[in-house]
Amino acid sequence: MAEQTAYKPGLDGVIATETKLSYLDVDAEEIVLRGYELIELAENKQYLDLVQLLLQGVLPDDEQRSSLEQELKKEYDLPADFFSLFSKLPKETNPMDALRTGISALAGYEKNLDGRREEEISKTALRLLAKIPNIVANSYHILHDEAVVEPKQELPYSTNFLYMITGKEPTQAEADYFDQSLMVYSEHEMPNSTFAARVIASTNADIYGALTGAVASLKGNLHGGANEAVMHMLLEGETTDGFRHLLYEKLNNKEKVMGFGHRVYMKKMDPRAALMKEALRELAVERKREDLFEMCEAGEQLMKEEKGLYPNLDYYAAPVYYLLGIPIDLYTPIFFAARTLGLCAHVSEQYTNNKLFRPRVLYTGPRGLHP
Ligand SMILES: CC(=O)SCCNC(=O)CCNC(=O)[C@H](O)C(C)(C)COP(=O)(O)OP(=O)(O)OC[C@H]1O[C@@H](n2cnc3c(N)ncnc32)[C@H](O)[C@@H]1OP(=O)(O)O
Ligand SMILES: O=C([O-])CC(=O)C(=O)O
Repeated sequence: MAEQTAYKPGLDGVIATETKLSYLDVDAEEIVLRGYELIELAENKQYLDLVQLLLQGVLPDDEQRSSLEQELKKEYDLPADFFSLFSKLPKETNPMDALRTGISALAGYEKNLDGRREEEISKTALRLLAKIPNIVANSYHILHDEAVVEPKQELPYSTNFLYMITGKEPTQAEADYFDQSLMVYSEHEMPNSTFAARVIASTNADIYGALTGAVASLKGNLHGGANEAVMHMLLEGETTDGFRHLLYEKLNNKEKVMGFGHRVYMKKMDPRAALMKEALRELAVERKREDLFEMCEAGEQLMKEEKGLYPNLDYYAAPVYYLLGIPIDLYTPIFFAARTLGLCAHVSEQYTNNKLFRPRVLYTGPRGLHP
């Protein structure tokens, strides 16, 4: 009889791979990124610092960060006529589906699609990190019959991303909140989308295919899609009382409440959610939307008392994006744009130390039938 290992539904707790990139240390309440703690990085660094950290293994100095930014800026533009792809899609196309299509189509323009070495993947990763924000923002504009917002070379990377989304140059404070959100979304060990990307890369398939699969994974509301669902729920609740009523209704109907719970943290608050909660507290005061902050806090309290469940990052990132004036349909694509970094680093690591993913099953069907 073949050797049997314990079956864990959803691979809960199963170690899928070795990695030097990141680790969720639940007991120490730390998200470790190449030896640094993500929340400390997000409080003190910029998204571009994390780009160099994850792709090259070290934090950049000012000069290195600025040369990395120049590299990215050279790659902002999409191939000629690329946007016509989005104008051919039905207007109802979900922005995550448009993004999935866009990344898949970009593969045809990649000069080094067969490159698998770390230096080669790093270069491709920069091209993806430069172009994906442009695809996210402008596929949305095209699907909404709005004018394309071309990237502005003179703006910093994250500021330009937010500018392309809203069409307005953000204030420094707005750009900082957005940059911080990109950092906390950038990498998170082995979520479903990262696993999907690594599984695809493990066949020696190219990085565009791996990322296309990861977009499909991230769209689901048990994963990245939850941030949009949270915002719809908050808007449906309207007031603190209305929101509490809505949550009780969902719990009574045995529905899952989006933005709560996590496979790894589950009985603890996601440290990234705590950071976004502070961002929301400040932004709510600035925008005179303390009511929104109170609503979120009331929801957090109710879920803790009723279910012993805590917010994950999506719960507090959603209202932050709302107050930054970002269309709700773009919350998950923005999550993906930020996560492009972690995904590229994981795909590169997979190529460097590859073993094809091919698990076994616990067969529960019949035997011995004959046609
Ligand atoms: C950035 C991110 O991607 S974070 C994840 C974002 N996703 C969400 O916010 C969606 C809502 N949350 C969930 O569905 C879950 O917490 C998950 C999928 C994230 C993780 O859950 P899993 O580890 O698969 O556990 P599972 O879904 O089986 O939940 C375990 C128990 O907690 C309950 N539970 C977990 N999350 C929730 C929730 N958000 N609302 C209500 N009940 C919940 C389940 O109903 C289940 O109860 P039961 O044992 O009585 O059936
Ligand atoms: O880790 C997970 O399973 C989901 C998550 O929080 C993320 O991808 O950021």
